[in-house]
Amino acid sequence: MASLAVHSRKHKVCVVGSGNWGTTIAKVVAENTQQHSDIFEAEVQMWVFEEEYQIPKDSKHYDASNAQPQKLTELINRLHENPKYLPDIALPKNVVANPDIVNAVKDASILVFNLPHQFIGKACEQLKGKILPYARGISCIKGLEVSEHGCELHSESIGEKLGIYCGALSGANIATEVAQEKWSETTVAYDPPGMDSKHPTPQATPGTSPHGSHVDLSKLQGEDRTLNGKKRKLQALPTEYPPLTHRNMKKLFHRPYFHVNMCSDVAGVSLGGALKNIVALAAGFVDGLGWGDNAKAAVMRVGIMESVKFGKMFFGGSVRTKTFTEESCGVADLITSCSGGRNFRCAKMAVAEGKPIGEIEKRELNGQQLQGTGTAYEVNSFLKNEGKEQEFPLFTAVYNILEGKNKPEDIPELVDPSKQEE
Ligand SMILES: NC(=O)C1=CN([C@@H]2O[C@H](COP(=O)(O)OP(=O)(O)OC[C@H]3O[C@@H](n4cnc5c(N)ncnc54)[C@H](O)[C@@H]3O)[C@@H](O)[C@H]2O)C=CC1
Ligand SMILES: O=C(CO)COP(=O)(O)O
Repeated sequence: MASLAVHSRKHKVCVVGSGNWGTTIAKVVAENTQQHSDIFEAEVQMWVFEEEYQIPKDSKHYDASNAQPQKLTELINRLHENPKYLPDIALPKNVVANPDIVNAVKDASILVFNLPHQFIGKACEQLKGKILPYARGISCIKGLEVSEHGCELHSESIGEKLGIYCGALSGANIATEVAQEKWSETTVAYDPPGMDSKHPTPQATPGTSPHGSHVDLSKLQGEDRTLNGKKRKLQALPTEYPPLTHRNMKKLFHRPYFHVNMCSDVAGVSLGGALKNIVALAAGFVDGLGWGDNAKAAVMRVGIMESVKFGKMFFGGSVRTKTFTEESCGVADLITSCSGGRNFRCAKMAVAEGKPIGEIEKRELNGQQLQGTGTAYEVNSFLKNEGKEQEFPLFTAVYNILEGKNKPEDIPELVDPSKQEE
């Protein structure tokens, strides 16, 4: 029997981050909070790392009132556009840019983390103890956190730092294309305690599940969750809120132009997005040499194999090969990223022009941040520590090329298995 429960509270959503992808996801989410007003409050807060921005003279927004640099948050809220990181895309009026991170997350029961991975640690420090203790998170960040404790997914490290459950969204999603409402697919992994993957019920109204059977609430509240061998307590979502089932989570992200597939493999979804950024650099290197599509395909083939191997070796049983091969967050993201992604484009220009990739990044991206270079260094430091560099020859080659120890021309030799055996 279907649940007829009426919930006295709605989910309030905050997007933590406002770059190219952060602003795009705020647009997607804000369209959905308006559409699904039975589940979500319409207003979507978007935390903006405040900066001054000068509207360019050739912009349609340029006039006497903005001839001087202005606060980016004020521009976003007045123009309903993010002129620096997502120009020429109209944002729904229910997206509210907020420079105060603590104020932005106030009363938010859903936190969507979407900022370059190098800034998430500081954001979590600012948020610790300031969020609803039962809030749920979704990380859209493509990167990994490597420290003396090892290699962690951002979904895990955010969850640990803030004491909440955090899932992941990742897919073949060049932000500007999604913002322009060109069709794409994505994968959302969400698997909090109490979730039954066949009948996703991460939270329930007292006594009964949406499927009519009895639910033991004590099992859902304060349940231990093991992540990378660690256990912690999680608070159940109060029953005043609509349950965050896969169906309701999908309603937050799915649009006619942005098709969501829900799954439970948080590690696989997070790793696909993080590691493909290293592979996209390699694809850019060989393309920059003018080697053509076959070389790029070879790099992608090796890259997906190393990504799956990395997942299986370091994240064990929780990673499913299928996630890499069948979901948008796997091979599909690799393909799109190695065709038109920023890591690919900047790496290609760096090789073609013989310049450091950091210089190209500054020149080309107007403040947007490459994730592949940082991830290549982080993954290498982790692999070195584990004594496993040789088992990941492409990841290692990318690091060595960035360090100037190898040249892009060396890639075929470096990834040739017969050379490895010699
Ligand atoms: N842009 C894209 O096409 C896609 C990006 N992603 C992933 O989404 C995540 C976020 O990327 P984008 O939104 O594209 O960011 P971005 O590359 O546009 O970076 C700019 C953002 O960084 C912020 N920022 C700069 N300095 C900061 C600081 N010190 N502290 C905090 N924030 C600071 C800026 O305010 C701005 O919001 C990344 O992990 C990326 O890999 C995922 C899918 C697509
Ligand atoms: O993740 C992306 C597409 O899915 C975008 O990749 P880049 O950060 O290389 O642009």
